[in-house]
Amino acid sequence: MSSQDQLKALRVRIDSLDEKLLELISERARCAEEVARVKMSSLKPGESPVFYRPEREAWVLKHIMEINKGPLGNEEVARLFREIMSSCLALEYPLKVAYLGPEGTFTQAAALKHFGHAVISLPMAAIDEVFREVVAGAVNFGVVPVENSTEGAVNHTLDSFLEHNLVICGEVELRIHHHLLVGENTRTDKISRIYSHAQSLAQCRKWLDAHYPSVERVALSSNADAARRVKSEWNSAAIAGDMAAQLYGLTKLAEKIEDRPDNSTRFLIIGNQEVPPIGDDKTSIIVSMNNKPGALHALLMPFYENGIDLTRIETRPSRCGKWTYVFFIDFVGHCHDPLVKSVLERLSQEVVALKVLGSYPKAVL
Ligand SMILES: C=C(O[C@@H]1C=C(C(=O)O)C=C[C@H]1O)C(=O)O
Repeated sequence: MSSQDQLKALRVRIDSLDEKLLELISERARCAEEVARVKMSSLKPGESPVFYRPEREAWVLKHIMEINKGPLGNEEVARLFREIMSSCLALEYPLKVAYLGPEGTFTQAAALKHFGHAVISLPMAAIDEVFREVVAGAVNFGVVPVENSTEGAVNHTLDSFLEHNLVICGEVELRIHHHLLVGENTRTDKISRIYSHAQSLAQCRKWLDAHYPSVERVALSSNADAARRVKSEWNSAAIAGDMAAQLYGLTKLAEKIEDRPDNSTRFLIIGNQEVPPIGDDKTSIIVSMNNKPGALHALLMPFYENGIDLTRIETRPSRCGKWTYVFFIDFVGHCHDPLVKSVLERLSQEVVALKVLGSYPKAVL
């Protein structure tokens, strides 16, 4: 058989597989519609339906990755199923998700990575606004950055948890690649200003010192904002990611200029709904305590004694009294696990206040 004939035969096979795939996806979507009907019909008076189930979605993705035999990689198949689920859920109920904007930020990329592209995503001007939109019920969930592997904590997010009573329903991790971007009005040998978010400037500090040591660095509220600005301005450049570059049609002068190749940011999904365990969960708590000798030791001891893996501990001013602090602690396990329950009970006897911010599935993608 000639290679032309081989190609023709293979394409006929692909067409027929696509038709079967479409049938299966449609059947799955009809199932999701049926799930919505069952959820609605089993409501008790005054109860509102819970359409989005993060623990179920995390389980579906993990399961797909476990049974995947290739040739597509686990991340790739999970991404495809992420989008199928996103579309199925949108049939049940289109989710509204607020994120730290403007359009083109890494937080938007994180929101779409977590929820898929079938949600209604709404940009907010500040982290606090994301929290307030969720509290007000104007959106179902919010997405905010919480820590970067190079630059550390995003303090605005931690402080917002002290002010608002919201639940952490999930986490997303995103590899952060920064590029040096210019618009068509900029002569590349005449760059006099580089705009970006302060965190992004810091993540590219060494590269900037080596390549643009004497160019002014200007911190703006987001790197998407920086990209928007250089689109029309003369002789300025922005540091931003792929989404912002595409959105504003900018040219990449230099790619992947972050100082650390593993530069990643972790984002949190905030909402009002507690998430049941899937067996691979994390919990976030806030603890405040009196400053006395051995206080931190007493705080950490129960985790150590019960073999609970602390993934993060962060200190912030408590905002009620000078030199008093609160600790943000993340650890592996769910607050319904008996072991975690007993540790939290013991901790509550040692500390002034303890608040569970939420237990949620570990990031799958
Ligand atoms: C179908 C359901 O509703 C939603 C859609 C899901 C899906 O498409 O698999 C999974 C969980 C929910 O977010 C369900 O609860 O099972």
